[in-house]
Parts: sequence; C-alpha cells; structure tokens
Amino acid sequence: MEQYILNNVGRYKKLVSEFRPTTSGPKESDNTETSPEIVVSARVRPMLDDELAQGFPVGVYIRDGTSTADLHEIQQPVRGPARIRSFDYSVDRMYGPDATTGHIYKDLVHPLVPWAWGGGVGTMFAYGQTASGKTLTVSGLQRHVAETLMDGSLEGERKISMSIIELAGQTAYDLLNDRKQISILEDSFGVTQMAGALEHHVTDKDTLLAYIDAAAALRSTTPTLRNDNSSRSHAICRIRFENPQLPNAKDGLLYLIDLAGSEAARDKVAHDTNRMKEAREINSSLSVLKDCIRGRALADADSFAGRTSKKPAYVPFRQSTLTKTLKHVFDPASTRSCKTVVVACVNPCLADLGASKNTMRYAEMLRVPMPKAQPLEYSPAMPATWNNNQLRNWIQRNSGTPPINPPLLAPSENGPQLLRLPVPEFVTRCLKTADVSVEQARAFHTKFWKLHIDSQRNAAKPGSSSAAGKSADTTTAAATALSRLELLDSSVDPEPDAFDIPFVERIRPGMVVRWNPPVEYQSFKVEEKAYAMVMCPVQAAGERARDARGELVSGKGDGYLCALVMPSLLPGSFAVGLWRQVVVKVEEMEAEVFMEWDEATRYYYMTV
Ligand SMILES: Nc1ncnc2c1ncn2[C@@H]1O[C@H](COP(=O)(O)OP(=O)(O)OP(=O)(O)O)[C@@H](O)[C@H]1O
Repeated sequence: MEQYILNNVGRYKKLVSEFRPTTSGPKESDNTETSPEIVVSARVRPMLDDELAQGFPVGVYIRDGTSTADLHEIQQPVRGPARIRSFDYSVDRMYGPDATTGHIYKDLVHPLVPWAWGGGVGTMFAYGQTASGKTLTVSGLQRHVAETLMDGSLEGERKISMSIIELAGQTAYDLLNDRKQISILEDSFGVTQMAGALEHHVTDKDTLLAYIDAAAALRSTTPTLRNDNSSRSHAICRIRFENPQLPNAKDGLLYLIDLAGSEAARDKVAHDTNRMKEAREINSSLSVLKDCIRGRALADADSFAGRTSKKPAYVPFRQSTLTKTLKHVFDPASTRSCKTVVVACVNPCLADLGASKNTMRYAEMLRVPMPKAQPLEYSPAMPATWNNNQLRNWIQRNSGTPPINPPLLAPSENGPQLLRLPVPEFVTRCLKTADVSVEQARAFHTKFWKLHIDSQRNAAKPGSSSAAGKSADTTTAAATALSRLELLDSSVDPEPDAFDIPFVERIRPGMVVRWNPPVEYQSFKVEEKAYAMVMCPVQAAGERARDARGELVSGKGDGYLCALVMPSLLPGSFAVGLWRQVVVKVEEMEAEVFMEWDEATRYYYMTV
C-alpha cells in the first residue's frame, strides 16, 4: 500500500483539495455538550523529516476554527484510478501541528494542577499510535507542571511527593528505584496501593525534573518500524500533595500518564510472538481504559442531571492493572472529586492513516454527551439549582458563627460547581474567613452536602414531583417539615431561645461538648481534640457506675457522666461510645458542638 500511496500522491492531493464536507463548519457532534470533568482532545503532530523525505502526503486535516478533523484514506479500486474515502471525527479540543506543548498545557492541563493542589484528583492521559508524539507531549507537560508547582503561584503550603511506575502487561515496576518490581494491591479499605513503590519528597524544580529524567531513562522501549524508541509500557507519574493545615484530609493527586503506543498495522508484520502478545495486552488494557473513562463519564452525566440511576454505569476498573491502579478515578463509589483530560496523539502521515483513524475513533468514543435537561428551576432546598448569588446568600445565613465569607468560599461557583469542589479545597477556602475553625468548615461542608443528598432523595421519592416543579410555598413547607425531622437526629437544642443562653447554663442529656480532658483522660484525645455527649449528672449515675478506665465515678466529684464521641471510619464521621463513659467537669467543657445522625452511614457528623 505504501508504494501505491507514493505512486498516487498527485492524484490524492487533487482529490483532497476537491473534498467538501457535508457541513463546512464543525461536525454536528462538535457542538455536543460533554461532561465538564472529562475533556477529550487531540494533538496532530507535524510531519517528521523522514516521512516528508519518503514523499508521503498528509492524511489528517483540521477544519478551520473547529474541533473536527477530516481523515482522507486512499483506496485502490479493482479497476480505475485511486479514490479517497473521508472520515470525520470530533473531540472537545483540537490542536494542530503548530500548537506548542506550552499552549496545550495552558489551555488543557494547567487547571488540573490547582485542582490536585486543592485536594482533588487530576489525571492526564496521552494516548495514541506508536510514534504519534505521546512521550514528547507528556515529558513537555511534566516540565510545565514542575514549573507551576515551584513558581510560587499556588496558594498555601503543600508537601509534594512523587513516584513514577511502569506497567508492562500485568507487571509493575518502580522507575525511581532501579525498575524494582512492585505490586498493585487493594487494601482492606478498598484503596489501591502501589506496594513497594518509593515515594520521593520534592521541594524544588530541579529535583523534580531529575526524577522525571531518571524514570524516562529506565522505561522499557523497543524499536518499532515507526519509532526507534517506542514505549511498550504505560508510565504513570503520580504527584501527591499533603496539606499540613488539614492533616486528616485526603491528599490531592496529580497523575500524568504516558500510555503504551497502540500498534500501527504495518508494524505487526515484523513482530515475533512475544511482541504480538505484548501488543495484545496493550490493546486490551487500552480497551478497558476506554470502557472505564466512558463509564465514569456516564455516571457523572447522571449525577449532573440530578438523576439517581437505578442501574449505575458499569465501570470495569478491575479488569486491567492500569485501571486498577487508577481505581479512585473510575470507581463510581469513589467520593473523590476528579478531573480528567485525554490527549489523543495523532500521526498525520497518510501511510499511518489506519492507526490515526483508530486513535480518533477511540477519542470520539470517550466523549459522553450530557443529557439535554431543562435547567432546574430555583428551589431553596436544592443546592443543585442555585446560581452564585443564591449560593452566597445561603452561605451567609447557614455557615454558623462567624459566618463564612461567601465571596471567599464561592468567588464564581454556582451550587453544582461548589458541590464538586474537593473537600480540602472547600475547607481551605472557609478558613480564609477570620476565626473560622477547621471543625466549623468541615461541619458546614457536611451540612451543604446533606441538603443536596436530601433534596435528591426527596426528588426521587415515588409520587413526589421534582422539587424544581414545586411552588415556593410547598417547598418551604417541605423544608420546615424536614428541619423538624432533622432536629430528632441532631444534638442541637430544640428550644428556639437556646442560643441566647450560654451553653454551660443549659447543659442537658444529648448535648455534645468539646472537652479539655484532665491528665488521667488524656489518652482519649484524638489529634488534640476530645468530644463527649452529656448523659446525666454524676450524682444521678448511681454508686456502682464506672468510667472507661474502670474507675468508680462516684468519687470523681461534681460534673457530668458523658459518653465519649470519637472519630470513626468515614472521613468526618463520629461514633458515640455509649459504654465508654467519662466524667466531664463544667470547667473542662470548652464549647457546644452540634452533631447530626446520618441514617445512611450510621455515624454522627458535625454540623453548624
Ligand atoms: N509536536 C511535535 N513536533 C515535532 N516533533 C514531534 C512532535 N511530536 C512528536 N514528534 C517526534 O515524533 C517522534 C515520535 O515521538 P514520541 O516518541 O513522542 O512518540 P510516542 O507516541 O511516544 O511513540 P511510542 O508509542 O512508540 O513510544 C519523535 O522523534 C518526536 O521528536
């Protein structure tokens, strides 16, 4: 075929110049709205010198000002002159041969960095056929990431650690530890661990770049027909951000992934059995990856539309080591806030058009159209319907004392956007208001989410029309009924005038207090904090009552017998140890803390 192409270059170019797409602008699907959390792009690299020297023409053409590319294939009919057959593909963003890696970074990948810095998960995949420019793109992007991380533009302090691993078939290697073999395991909490991989603490750009270069030098490569340095494995660079201000928060994660090259058909001719097996493994892991990205996008589409799908999208992340490693990106049960970008790298040379078509088809399949839903009508009980103003008003009135400054928490976001913000970023923004504590910020986040979940549950109840369709009166009545019900599950004093009276003057069973324990109870502190739920005055406990240390409480003087309230398994959750009792004196009580029972998780959460 290559010789046929070379013999027909003139005719091919003429046919291409005469080609007119049915629509001259973008392809129809170019205008489709897709998940804002998954952006699919394509980068068409320039023709290389050897491709030009051999005389091959360009086979990939980007339509001006659009994200659609036309790929023109040359066909050899049984009789008669060569023909062309044209295919068009659309992605969210298209970068042509003139686009620099710096431009792609600014436009596409840069937003992932503050996202991960703020506690979210940002993932970038470079996908494409052999010799299409994946490694060049990823290594360039890594350099820009290093620059952003170290130029002081990101707010606050983070401890930065990085690890780089390679996945070849089912086997994983540590590229920052002499290619030592490591294991990808799921621990008992369901979290995937790269067991045995070293993590390196980095504080400056040069060290970060030195690690990237060292890993690149160790990556396994094999010459292919198109690339003397072809990567036959997936390389995963993970940068982890710990926020010292929030030691209990989940770390932000940034993944930069250079996927193994999908094979060019003409390469296969020269393959031995091992290379064929390797190619099969690579293609199968890329196919699972596609299903996972699509599955996650479908799940996101449901959640954006406020739908609780009866049959959740199936995401087969356990089917390959690559997607198992990225479980928290794909698992629909994961609570992490994720943003993903895909760069499909495309070789424009006509000789590789078959593989370019596959790459573009793969990229197009990753785009999941968002359901076309009527915008929801504003409802005070539904955060998903709030614009920035309505959100700010709610923050002002519901964020406790002191009220959290609304523009600092939601400078531009609407309700759905704030719901998607990573928790640590939400908390960090709250802490910008003077005198707001981490507890208040966390509790306020829980309150915001609880309202969202309750509003979805109410909307999904049989017989209930969507809250969006309700009249303001009905919605207010429902909200009042809801808040009455909530009081039953809350430690908040039901007396309307309670807040005018200092808490120590209205101590009652069920009240939760932050407590400064005396020396003998210090071991009950968790991260310098202790909480307890008041049960009764010590005198009412009886002579035989003992505390959590087995000591009789009757000899402990005045105070209240309280149940310990301890952090539990889920982030931000607490359990009440009814039978782990302590005596708390009034002068040891520092503040009243509000707890709310959550039926779904069966834990208490702080509220404001
Ligand atoms: N945007 C570009 N501008 C100039 N040259 C490029 C560009 N992209 C790729 N190249 C060149 O193309 C060749 C192949 O690139 P690269 O090794 O990055 O491809 P790859 O997709 O990672 O290949 P493989 O999957 O085989 O590892 C290299 O010589 C590279 O310098």
